[in-house]
Amino acid sequence: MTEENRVAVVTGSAGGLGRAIAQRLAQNGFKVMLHDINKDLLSKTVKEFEQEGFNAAYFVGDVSKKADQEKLVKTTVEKFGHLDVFINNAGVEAVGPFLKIGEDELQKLFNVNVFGTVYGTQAAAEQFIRQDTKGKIINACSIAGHEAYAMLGTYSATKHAVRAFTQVAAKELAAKHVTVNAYCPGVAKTKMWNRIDEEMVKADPSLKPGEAFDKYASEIALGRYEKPRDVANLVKFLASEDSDYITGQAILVDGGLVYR
Ligand SMILES: NC(=O)c1ccc[n+]([C@@H]2O[C@H](COP(=O)([O-])OP(=O)(O)OC[C@H]3O[C@@H](n4cnc5c(N)ncnc54)[C@H](O)[C@@H]3O)[C@@H](O)[C@H]2O)c1
Ligand SMILES: CC(=O)[C@H](C)O
Repeated sequence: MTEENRVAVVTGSAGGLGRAIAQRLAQNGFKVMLHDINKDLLSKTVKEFEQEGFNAAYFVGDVSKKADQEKLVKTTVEKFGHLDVFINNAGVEAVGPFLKIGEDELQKLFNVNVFGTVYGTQAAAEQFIRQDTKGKIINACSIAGHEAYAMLGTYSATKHAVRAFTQVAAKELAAKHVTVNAYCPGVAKTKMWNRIDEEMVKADPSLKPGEAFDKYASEIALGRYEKPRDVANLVKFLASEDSDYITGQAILVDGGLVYR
């Protein structure tokens, strides 16, 4: 254990990559604030963390609401005394052709993926400034934040926006000793990809269930699809003091798919 007394928030950590990230940090000694909009899944995860002996608390919230993000940080500090790392992991996807992109899709994805990341970054940065301590903000980007993908237009645009806000926040918060970075996973087997595959198969009847995922994953140089632990390992590094001289970066962890 090397991170005793350090406190991290992971949004959208009831399942998927966020759960794996929170687990990896807790295994390393972090006190972890679990968070999600899905109350039922979150309470199940909290029980599992308690059974593993982790020092974890939880907060039910919606990242697209600025007030929820502020309350998340306040509750974390009330519970654990301070904040060291804030991970904007929560995100949603939509699948469909560019010509069919509608207002609801644009609103929903930008509200969660982009505005949620901005509100979380602001709430965390303001807390680090109040504490007068260094701090780390780590955002969920994607290969789709480096290259836009057909049928994932709105989603790709939101991840490009996350990369832009990561750079801007890094530039403006460096003087306060706050680093801001992003992790860019590739094709990881989570509920998100189950939904993407389902939608892609609906859009292309020549595909059988699972074949859209397999098609994306078949391009991976290392020859296997991503596991949540692969992402958690990078985020553990970005949450550690070993990454103190890195800021404004959107680091690809995709097994060899996009080369930037
Ligand atoms: N799975 C992949 O291959 C992949 C690849 C690149 C990037 N990502 C990104 O990683 C992050 C996690 O992805 P995942 O695969 O674990 O997805 P997931 O859908 O399995 O998990 C996302 C979690 O976020 C929660 N959430 C959704 N909207 C929320 C909101 N408004 N407020 C609070 N919580 C909310 C969900 O309830 C869910 O538990 C996302 O930002 C995603 O875009 C995933
Ligand atoms: C879901 C995601 O970000 C990539 C496209 O797999």
